[in-house]
Amino acid sequence: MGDPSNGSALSFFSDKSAKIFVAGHRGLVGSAIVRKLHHLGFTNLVLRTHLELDLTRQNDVESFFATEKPRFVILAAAKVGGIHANNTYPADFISINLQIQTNVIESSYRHGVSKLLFLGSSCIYPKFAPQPIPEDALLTGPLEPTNEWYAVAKIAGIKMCQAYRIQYNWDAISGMPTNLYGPNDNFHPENSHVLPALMRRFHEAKVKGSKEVVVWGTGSPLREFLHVDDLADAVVFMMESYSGLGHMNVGSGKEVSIKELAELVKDVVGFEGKLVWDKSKPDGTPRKLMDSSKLAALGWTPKISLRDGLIDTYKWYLQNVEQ
Ligand SMILES: NC(=O)C1=CN([C@@H]2O[C@H](COP(=O)(O)OP(=O)(O)OC[C@H]3O[C@@H](n4cnc5c(N)ncnc54)[C@H](OP(=O)(O)O)[C@@H]3O)[C@@H](O)[C@H]2O)C=CC1
Ligand SMILES: C[C@H]1O[C@H](OP(=O)(O)OP(=O)(O)OC[C@H]2O[C@@H](n3cnc4c(=O)[nH]c(N)nc43)[C@H](O)[C@@H]2O)[C@@H](O)[C@@H](O)C1=O
Repeated sequence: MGDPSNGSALSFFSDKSAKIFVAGHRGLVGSAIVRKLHHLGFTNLVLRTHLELDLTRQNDVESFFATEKPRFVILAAAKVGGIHANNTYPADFISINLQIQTNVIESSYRHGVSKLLFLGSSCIYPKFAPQPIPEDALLTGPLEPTNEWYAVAKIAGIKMCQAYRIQYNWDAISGMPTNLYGPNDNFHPENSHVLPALMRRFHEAKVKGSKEVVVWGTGSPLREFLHVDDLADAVVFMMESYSGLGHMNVGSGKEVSIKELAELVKDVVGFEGKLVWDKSKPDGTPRKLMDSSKLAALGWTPKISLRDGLIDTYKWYLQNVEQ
């Protein structure tokens, strides 16, 4: 059983050879966390691809933890996608996420992990939450229908971490990132999030010499974007400096409309045609700017501007994705 007393007292940074399991290390978030940990000098990361260890399989997860016995766990494995994927595959989003997080949290506790960080998402909040959204807006109103299945799973993850802290005094914390982007994002034309979807579409249109690019919805929704390297910085900051019951918002504090975002991506990519809005596609939540003042009060702030982050991501796209 996990020793409930050794979690919050232990410094994450004090032993760079401590064994850390980063679940989902090939994804957008997991790969940024691995880069950050390597940069900080951590030497003992345990990593498994989806094929090597399917986290929805309870027995396999149990055996993995029994054998590896990591000291820290960062849970960045999940079924993830943009508005279309969430809306089209609700069963996958609720069931895969509930299974992954339940298996990893339970096995981490049972096999003596000192501290676990669970990652949720800003979609856990009610569709019409007050803006900027404070952590205590959770469960105060109905969710946005396009991603309620994913949101319910993520809310269950927060509650599971809280329940284990209350019942066992075990150090499980939760971070709620805003919309993320950066290297290793998913650039799928339909199933990805808006930023990589538009980067790819503008790039392909530029290469083909197309006159216009279709963008979904009305362009009026507001979103807050954070570069994934800033998120990775926040994750290691929380591993070291936060051990509390409440989940923690992680945002940039800056919002843009989808129209402004589209113009910015268009500019960075260098597409010179026009935008056509497909209003048959859903807008989703009208606005979701998070209040990240709790994390700021502990001493963490983001560093990468949206324009710089887009330039960096487009360079990565050209080197790694473009055929
Ligand atoms: N992207 C975003 O804008 C945001 C993401 N988040 C959260 O951050 C976390 C990571 O998201 P992100 O990096 O974007 O997602 P990605 O889709 O980029 O990566 C997900 C990772 O999870 C792994 N994975 C998925 N299913 C399984 C499984 N059954 N068993 C083992 N591994 C699995 C994948 O492994 P493999 O590569 O081997 O297939 C992949 O490495 C999630 O919890 C998400 O909710 C929160 C807010 C915004
Ligand atoms: C992080 C968060 O991400 C998801 O929520 P979302 O913020 O609505 O995500 P999105 O990036 O897919 O869309 C943002 C906005 O952008 C518009 N939009 C325009 N054109 C494209 C486009 O081409 N693709 C996409 N995906 N959206 C487009 C789109 O219509 C919407 O108005 C959650 O399901 C859930 O995964 C979650 O937690």
